[in-house]
Amino acid sequence: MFLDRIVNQTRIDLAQRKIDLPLEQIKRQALEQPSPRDVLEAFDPRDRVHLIAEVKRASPSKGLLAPDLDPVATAKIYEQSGASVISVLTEPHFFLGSPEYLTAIKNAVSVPVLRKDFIIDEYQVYEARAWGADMILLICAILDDQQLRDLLNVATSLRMRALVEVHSQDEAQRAIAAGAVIIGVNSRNLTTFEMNPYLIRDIRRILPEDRVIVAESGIHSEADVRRLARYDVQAMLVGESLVVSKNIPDHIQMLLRHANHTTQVKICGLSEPEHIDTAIEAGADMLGFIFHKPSHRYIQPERVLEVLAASQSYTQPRQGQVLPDLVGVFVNEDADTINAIADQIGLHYIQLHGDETPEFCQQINRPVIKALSLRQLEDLERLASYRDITWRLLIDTPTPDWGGTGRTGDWELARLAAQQSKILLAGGLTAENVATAIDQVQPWGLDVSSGVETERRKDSQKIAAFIAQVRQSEKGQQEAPERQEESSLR
Ligand SMILES: O=C(O)c1ccccc1NCC(=O)[C@H](O)[C@H](O)COP(=O)(O)O
Repeated sequence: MFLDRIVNQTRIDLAQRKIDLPLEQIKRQALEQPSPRDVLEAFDPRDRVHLIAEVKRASPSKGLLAPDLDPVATAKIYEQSGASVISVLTEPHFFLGSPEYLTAIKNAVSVPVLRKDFIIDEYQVYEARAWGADMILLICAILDDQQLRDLLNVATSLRMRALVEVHSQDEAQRAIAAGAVIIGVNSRNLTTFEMNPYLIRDIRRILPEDRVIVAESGIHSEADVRRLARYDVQAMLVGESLVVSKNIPDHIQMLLRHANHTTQVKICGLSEPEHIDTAIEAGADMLGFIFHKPSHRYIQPERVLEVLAASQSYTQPRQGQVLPDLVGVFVNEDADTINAIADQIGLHYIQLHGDETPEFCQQINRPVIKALSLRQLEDLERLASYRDITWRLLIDTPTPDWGGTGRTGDWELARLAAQQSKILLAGGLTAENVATAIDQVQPWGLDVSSGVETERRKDSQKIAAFIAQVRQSEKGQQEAPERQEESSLR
């Protein structure tokens, strides 16, 4: 097994290094170093996705990636292109890394530097500091609770930070209990090398809000990073797709732009496999199902499972295709029913579209999207009571029918709401008006139902046209950087 092999090799190498340079000497060297760079500052502001760019020549899962890579030149390009932290492999056998790379890179850049290795002994933490590292990697899978705590303590005593890496909810609980401040969720299983791009979604909701969350591995495309914006991570750790890129600055700009300046799209009121296929192919980020019985879009929970199973794009996604998240929409339903349906279908988010109070939202065991409508300026104050306890706010047109009416609301009030919170804009959106809506409101996301229907039935052409128009408008927005800065919440 790979992990056992690498840990065994690490022990052998370590025993030799301890003979060559005893612990007391490496400790002294560590303590002689100038103070480490501030890693937490590098992840500020928290509502942006920052980049940890990795220097690696090879990996056990992919073999030789970039044998001729110049570590220092590459790290400088990373920094100049917007990376907030540089990760440097120091493991020599499986990743072709080296301590010399770390020290040389530390001297060449001004951002913090992470020692990426298989750390199992305090000696390696002192070593990391002696070589210039500001941060170390601690992998839960190779450490027991006591080791994790001890190594975190050594790092803290040296004023270094640790990226504590987890691969499961269980490990995430262990990292939290050990007091990890920066938690990395690695999509790559270190035993089988299998990728689970959805791991971050499943683990994110049990991680406390005050931690810095890093998504690790398998981050290549626009769609990959648009998902990260949905899971509220503070950083992405990217190696392979950078070192193999023909144009690293362009690739970094693409990753940062799509992680921080895209508009999420929710297609709501779905009930047929063909429309789910179209929404997925067109790049929808969320699929909505209406569980409000009076609505003509009502769908029984069991039927949702059937239509998803009948959707080819959902059950057999193309290589590299990212599946949207599932949202259940409820109106004044009781919490037990909502939680039971969420578990039955595997919903990722719950949208509450009625008069639900902030206290009620807290009874839901999924992240909540609370729909609110704005009639006048004073209504903006109501948003504050929901903001901290819900995942997102959805601003919809005020109507007696709750939602899905095809009527547009007051976009000026929505614009003010978008300046305070990450909002989804809903109500009367169509392929024709959505560019103006994005431009005027600058919402975090969009929710559409009637505008992608013909005669009260979803229309594949309209779904595709809507999403294409959103992506087109985004390009215009991204090319006007001064607008991006105005809307830092997106
Ligand atoms: O769509 C419905 O029938 C519905 C019924 C009751 C509560 C909410 C409902 N829809 C919620 C949505 O998320 C809609 O997508 C949103 O209101 C926008 O609708 P539309 O104006 O039709 O685009």
